[in-house]
Amino acid sequence: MAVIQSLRVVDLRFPTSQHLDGSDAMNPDPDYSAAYVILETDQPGLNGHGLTFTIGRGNDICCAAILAMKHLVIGLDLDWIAADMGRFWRHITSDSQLRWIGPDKGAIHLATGAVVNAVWDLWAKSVGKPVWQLVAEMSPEELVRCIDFRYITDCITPDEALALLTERAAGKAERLAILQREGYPCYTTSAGWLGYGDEKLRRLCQEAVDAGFNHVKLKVGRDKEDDIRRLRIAREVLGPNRQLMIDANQVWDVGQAVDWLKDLAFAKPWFIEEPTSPDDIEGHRVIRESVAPMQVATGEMCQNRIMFKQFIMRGAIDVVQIDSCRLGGVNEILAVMLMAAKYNLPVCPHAGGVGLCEYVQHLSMIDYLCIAGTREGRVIEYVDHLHEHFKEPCVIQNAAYMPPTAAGFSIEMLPASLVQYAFKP
Ligand SMILES: C[C@H](O)[C@@H](O)[C@@H](O)[C@H](O)C(=O)O
Ligand SMILES: [Mg+2]
Repeated sequence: MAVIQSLRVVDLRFPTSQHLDGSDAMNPDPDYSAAYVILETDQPGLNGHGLTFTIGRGNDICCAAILAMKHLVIGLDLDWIAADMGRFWRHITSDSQLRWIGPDKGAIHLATGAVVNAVWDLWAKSVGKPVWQLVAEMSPEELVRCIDFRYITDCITPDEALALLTERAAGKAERLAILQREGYPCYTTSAGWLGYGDEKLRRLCQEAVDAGFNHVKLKVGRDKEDDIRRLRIAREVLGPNRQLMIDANQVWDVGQAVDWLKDLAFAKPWFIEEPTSPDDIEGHRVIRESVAPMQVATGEMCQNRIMFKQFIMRGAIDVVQIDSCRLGGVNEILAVMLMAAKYNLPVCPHAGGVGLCEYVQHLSMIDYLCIAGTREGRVIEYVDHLHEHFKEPCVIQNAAYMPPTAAGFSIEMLPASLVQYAFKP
C-alpha cells in the first residue's frame, strides 16, 4: 500500500521554434512544452510522473489546472485506485466545480490527462512493470473495469467490450512474441515540418528511406503551390510504393479542403489529417466522401470519447488518431480504442511533441495485444525531437517502436532537464 502525499508541477518549455521544428500551417512557431506532474507517495522512491503536452504560453493555464486538481489525488491509497480504476477516473473527473470549465474538454481535461497518466506510471512502477504489460496482463474483466462507459453505451456496452476482449485474448501470446521480436511499426513526421526548405525536406526524406521508414508525413495547407512542389519532392524520394501522409492542422473550411485536396491527390496521400476543425464531425464526413480513396484522419485535438464516438459511428473518419494526454489519460483511451475496434477502424496515435512518443508506444501495444488484435494498416507517429530528456526514451529499430522494458509509463524526465528547461518568466 502506498498513499499519494503530494503533487508538484513543473512548467517546462523547449525552444523548438528556433529551428522551426514542429511547425505547421496553423502553428508556425511551436515551443514544445510540458505541464509536468510528480506525485509523491509515503513509500521512499515510489513516485508517479506524467505530463500534458502544449506548445508554449498555454502551459501556464495547464499547470494551474493541474494544481487545481491536487485535492482529488492527495490522500488516495494506491490499493483503492488499483482495485477499481474506472471508479478512480470517475472520481477525478467529477469535481463539479472543475467540471464546469470542461466537461471533459479544454485545459482541465489536458490536466486530467497528465494526472491520470501519472497515476498509471505510479501503479506500473509499484508492480515493477511497464504500463503496456500491466494492462496486457489484465483479464478482460479487469480491463473493462478501467473504463467509465458513461456517454458511450450507445456505441459499446461493458458486455460488448467484454465479449470483444475475450475473443481477442486468443492469440495474445503469439502477438506478444511478434511484438518482442519486431516491435510496432512507425512513421516519421520529422522530415516534413512546414518551415523546412526544399533541400532539407529532400535530405530528410532520403534519411527516412535509408532508416527503413515506409511511411512519411508532410505538413500542408499554407500555400497550394508550395504543397504541390513539396509533395513532388517527397514522392520522388519515397518512390511509388511507400506511403505519404499529409497534415493540414485544421486550416481549411470544408469546401476549401475538398478543392485543395483535389489538387494534391496526384501524390496519392495515404491520409489527410485534420483537414478542418477538430470538432466538425459532419464536415469530416463530407470531406471523407469527397476525397476518397484518400483516407481522412483526425484526433490529436479530439477532446474526449464522446466526440470520437460520433466521428466513428457517423463514418466521418478512416483513421482514429488518439492522443495520450488530450484525452483524459489511459482510461479514456482504452474506451476509444474499444470503439474503434468494434467499428474496425485503425488507431494510429498522434505523437511527437515532447514525451508523446514515449507515451503512445504503450497504447498501441495494448491495442495490438488486447483490443484490435492486429497491427495491419496501423502505424504510430514518430518524431525525433527531445528524447534525450527522458530516463527511458523510446527505442526505434527498423522503423518500429520496441516494447519498453522499464517499469512505468516511460515518461519520467531527467532531473537535470527539469531544472534546465523550467520556464523562467
Ligand atoms: C505543433 C505540432 O508540431 C503539430 O504540428 C504536430 O503535433 C502535428 O500535428 C503532428 O501530427 O505531429
Ligand atoms: Mg497532426
